[in-house]
Amino acid sequence: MKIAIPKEIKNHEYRVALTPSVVRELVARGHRVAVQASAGEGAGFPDAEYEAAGARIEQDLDALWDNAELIVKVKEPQPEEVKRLKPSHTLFTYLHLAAEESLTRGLMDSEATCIAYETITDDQGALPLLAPMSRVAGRMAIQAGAHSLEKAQGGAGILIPGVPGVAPAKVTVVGGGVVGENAARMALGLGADVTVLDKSLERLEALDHRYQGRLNTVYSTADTLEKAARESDIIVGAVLVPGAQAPKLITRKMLGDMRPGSVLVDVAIDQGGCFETSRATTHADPTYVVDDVVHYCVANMPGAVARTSTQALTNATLPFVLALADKGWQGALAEDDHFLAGLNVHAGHITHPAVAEAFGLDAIDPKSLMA
Ligand SMILES: NC(=O)C1=CN([C@@H]2O[C@H](COP(=O)(O)OP(=O)(O)OC[C@H]3O[C@@H](n4cnc5c(N)ncnc54)[C@H](O)[C@@H]3O)[C@@H](O)[C@H]2O)C=CC1
Ligand SMILES: CC(=O)C(=O)O
Ligand SMILES: [Mg+2]
Repeated sequence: MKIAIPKEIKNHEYRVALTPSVVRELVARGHRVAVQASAGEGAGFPDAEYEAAGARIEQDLDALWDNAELIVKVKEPQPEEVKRLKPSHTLFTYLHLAAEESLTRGLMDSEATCIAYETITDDQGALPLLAPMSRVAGRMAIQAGAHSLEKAQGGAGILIPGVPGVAPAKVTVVGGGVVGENAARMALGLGADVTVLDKSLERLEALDHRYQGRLNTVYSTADTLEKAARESDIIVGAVLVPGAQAPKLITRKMLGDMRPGSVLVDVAIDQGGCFETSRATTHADPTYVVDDVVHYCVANMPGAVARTSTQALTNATLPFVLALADKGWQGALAEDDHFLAGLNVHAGHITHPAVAEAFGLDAIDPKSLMA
């Protein structure tokens, strides 16, 4: 299989889709890997390491894309990348289509086969290729929140742990999955007063058991969300309905009840955001203020810690990349229903029901493509 690894072009995105170690595994199995010049530099992997692993370093972007059968990326394709896709391509990357109709339509028009990391499932009902980046983003959410609480950033001027004689900050995490648990763990480590809201009693029970009373677990309702808005210094948005747009849980009206200088960190922004006033920001300009509330809504948070994130991501993607390379998309997906759940677009059709629903379009059953 001819595999291409483009350099990521999203704002301040320094991750790369494959490390030299993964390239070595692919080359050992007879695959040909082309890596765009300097693609790994931001994550600390120079071209020479890819060459030593058996990759070809490609300077010419047209040649990189045109000659590829399988393209492995990190972030959703940007408009200039969408233009390069063609029906013979298999694209394997984060897509987050429910948040972006124009990208969805662009991928349909390209007629390429597009497999999303974030909708691949596992036997436990979890999302194994989203989880590594959710761990990173959850941990970063508290760093971002702590910084945003400083006066110079528009925050209320609160230090998360407080000091003896001064109470710590109240941190509320909405959604107690992978992002939520990692955010809660960091906030606890900093000495915050932490509450997790979720609609899943099973998740709340697991968190209660694991943290032995050190955090508060609260069932998520309009009432408990309103209370959280009134009382929190930081609210982290960490809900997910896989493949779908995030529900808007903190409304514009609730902002009026929040304390001036409090902070919303919307990690769920890559699925459209779970606060009504959220809009995607970049690492270059990560925050903005609405009604005296600081909003941090960066859609590629892990890109800022590219070395850690690239290693964590590729540890998880490796078996899937090997399967695609060895068997082709039809062979790999036909024998694994969890992998098949990653197929979002094929030959102009949407193949994921939640993505189709987000835009009122029809989905085809991906199983019908496996015959
Ligand atoms: N901004 C960024 O850079 C990154 C964003 N993410 C995003 O963070 C979000 C969360 O991801 P994970 O933690 O991995 O998902 P997850 O599936 O592990 O957890 C989501 C949690 O939300 C809960 N939930 C769903 N609907 C809810 C509702 N209406 N009220 C309360 N809780 C609700 C679920 O019960 C679940 O416990 C996703 O949108 C993901 O794409 C992940 C990594 C990086
Ligand atoms: C999950 C995601 O969007 C990211 O890691 O950037
Ligand atoms: Mg995104």
